[in-house]
Amino acid sequence: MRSEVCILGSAEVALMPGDWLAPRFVARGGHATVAVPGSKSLTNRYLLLAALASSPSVIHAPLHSRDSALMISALTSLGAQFEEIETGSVFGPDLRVTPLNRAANLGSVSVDVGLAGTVMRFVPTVAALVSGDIHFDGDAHARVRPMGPVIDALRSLGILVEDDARGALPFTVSASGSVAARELEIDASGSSQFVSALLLAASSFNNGLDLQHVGASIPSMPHIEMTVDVLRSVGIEVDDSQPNRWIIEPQTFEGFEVTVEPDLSNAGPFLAAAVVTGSRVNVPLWPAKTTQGGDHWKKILPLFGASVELTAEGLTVTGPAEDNLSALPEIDLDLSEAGELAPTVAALCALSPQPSTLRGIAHLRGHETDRLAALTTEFNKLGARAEEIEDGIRILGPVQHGGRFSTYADHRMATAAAIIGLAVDNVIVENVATTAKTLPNFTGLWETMLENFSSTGKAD
Ligand SMILES: O=C(O)C1=C[C@@H](OP(=O)(O)O)[C@@H](O)[C@H](O)C1
Ligand SMILES: C=C(OP(=O)(O)O)C(=O)O
Repeated sequence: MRSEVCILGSAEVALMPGDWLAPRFVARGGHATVAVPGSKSLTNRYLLLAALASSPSVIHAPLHSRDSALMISALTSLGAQFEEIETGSVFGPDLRVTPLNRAANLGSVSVDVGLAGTVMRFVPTVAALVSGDIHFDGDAHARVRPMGPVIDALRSLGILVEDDARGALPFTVSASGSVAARELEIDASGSSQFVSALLLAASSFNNGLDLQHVGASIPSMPHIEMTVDVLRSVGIEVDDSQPNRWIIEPQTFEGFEVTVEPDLSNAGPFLAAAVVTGSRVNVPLWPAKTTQGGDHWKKILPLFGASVELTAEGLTVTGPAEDNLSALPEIDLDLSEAGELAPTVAALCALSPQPSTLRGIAHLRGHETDRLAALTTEFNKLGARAEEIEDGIRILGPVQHGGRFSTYADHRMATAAAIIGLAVDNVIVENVATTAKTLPNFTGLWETMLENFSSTGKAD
């Protein structure tokens, strides 16, 4: 039952517009099936490649969210066409994509990247392949996300980029439809997306691309493997036989037909709910083999006492029968391969009385918000003892009470707060609508899952 006023300790706190009172769990040992919509990362890669193919494509079960809408709108501005094919799916229509015409002169075009890393990093390299002045800008939070390696790479490839020398949005790419240079060095230690951006467009460069990463290690490597895998799946040959080097010869590829896997990162909060509430959550259509970083849940959740089973029915996670978060061993986890999962893992850690350290995720400071600062601040507001470390976060003592959890325009901050709110009274999630970045109807899916726990489980 939702009310306009919420009691926090002895104080009454009004719910502000956009606030959501995270529901507490009321039953243990129940079960729920939670179908999650398509992967953001796969959807936006397929949309982009479909726009560059030599013939139309069909994308089944794409994600429909703010990030994918921004990708569609950006590629539409560059001349691609998207047509919806109704299928009756609750997650929205399939898409038929007619590729863009690189010969057209687009004149002056504005692209809104919102806060989508995949749009702000991937679309500028496509802009290098058309003729026109393409102006990129986004949300206030987007203007502080690192873009320098993409801007520098475009310049090294001979493309004119006008910016204000901050290595960030806004900037304008002025291109004439051809990219002649082939050899390129970039430092992708700040984001794997810098490499993916170049690889996705490289087959359309006049002389292809010989890309070498120089610098500290690249985070989120599975996302680069995803890019290579997706390129190969549409028929583009990629030589990745040497570490940190990728070679793509110039080549055309035909349109394709593909079905997008569910978003395994977005499955995370629901699986975490199984852990917190001692329930069973099944996510259907979990792929047997995937490049999604979210597949790491199979290894991560057992550290929190859950059992995990992958069958033809999907992935099933069963949380510990009793509240054994208090019996957990100390967690010390390197999340460099799947930093995207860190806010969800951190929320579980923030409920455990044992100390936890999440490391290998310094680059989270350049995500939707500075996630290390945001998580630390918000956990501590709820009475936890959390601190930033150089490459991560350490949580020394758990959350003690409810409060208003700020989300910093970050979908994963909102879902992290929902996990905490399962076990702690009166957690108010500010601007829960920010989840629409990758998971519209998050609150509906969450509440339905909890209703299913209640009707199948035992009152706690
Ligand atoms: O290529 C992609 O689709 C992504 C790559 C990763 O970025 P970083 O390498 O910046 O972590 C990931 O965190 C992001 O959510 C999606
Ligand atoms: C880092 C993320 O997103 P983006 O694609 O905007 O980088 C994320 O979804 O956790």
